[in-house]
Amino acid sequence: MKKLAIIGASGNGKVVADIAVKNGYEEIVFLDDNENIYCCGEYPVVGKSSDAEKQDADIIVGIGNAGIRKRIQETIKNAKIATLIHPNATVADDVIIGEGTVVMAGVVINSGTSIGKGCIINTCSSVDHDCRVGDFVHIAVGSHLCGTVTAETETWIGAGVTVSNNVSICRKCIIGAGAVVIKNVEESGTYVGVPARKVNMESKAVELGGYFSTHKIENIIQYVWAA
Ligand SMILES: CC(=O)SCCNC(=O)CCNC(=O)[C@H](O)C(C)(C)COP(=O)(O)OP(=O)(O)OC[C@H]1O[C@@H](n2cnc3c(N)ncnc32)[C@H](O)[C@@H]1OP(=O)(O)O
Repeated sequence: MKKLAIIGASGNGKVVADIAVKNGYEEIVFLDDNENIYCCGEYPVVGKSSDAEKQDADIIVGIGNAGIRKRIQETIKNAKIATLIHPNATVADDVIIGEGTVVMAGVVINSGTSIGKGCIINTCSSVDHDCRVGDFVHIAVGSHLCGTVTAETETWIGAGVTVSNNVSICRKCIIGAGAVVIKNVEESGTYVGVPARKVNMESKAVELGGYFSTHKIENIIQYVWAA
């Protein structure tokens, strides 16, 4: 029986479970470090993230936060890590997709593109020709990367973002929902608006993929990305 253990009993994990079923997984369990969570949707939580290697199952990290996803995925042997592509995603034949990446429903990934490991290519986003998406990047719902875009490791492209063709975004950036990125982003940080500009969110609360809240965004980014 094809079994998958998903780390992270969350909304994102629930979506990952649905895609796993559509990829032929017959048994699904969750692992989560919060002892008060017993199930995710219809599936049981059977242990903690540290129990991953003990599972007689393929494993995928379904946690939205890039830093945590990276830290956990890197403790797991590559041979056990699943890669999931929703059957209603359109992916060109020559696209390279790294282990632990999830491609969700309605996504289009065009020819010549490479997607790193541990990425989330979220619902109805598109990554056009010759793009390079680094490891642990999240392309959120409804975002569009035009041709020959680079998004470096651990960057989070928010919902409904457009990145113009030939633009590069450096590592560990947050591009706020609805932004339009028209020139290279060469310094890590938070960028919002049309056109996207760097903003200082230091005194503001932020939710990174819905998992963290703090009044010091830079502190939590450093904590998560250093972890
Ligand atoms: C399936 C899924 O759900 S996938 C998840 C998809 N989720 C997303 O894409 C969410 C993306 N997150 C955002 O865009 C957030 O607003 C962030 C990360 C850019 C900033 O979050 P916070 O630090 O909490 O910012 P906060 O809400 O305090 O706003 C700070 C200021 O920036 C402005 N601001 C925040 N986000 C944006 C944005 N996307 N575009 C323009 N301005 C923005 C606010 O209006 C506010 O301005 P003010 O100080 O003049 O009042």
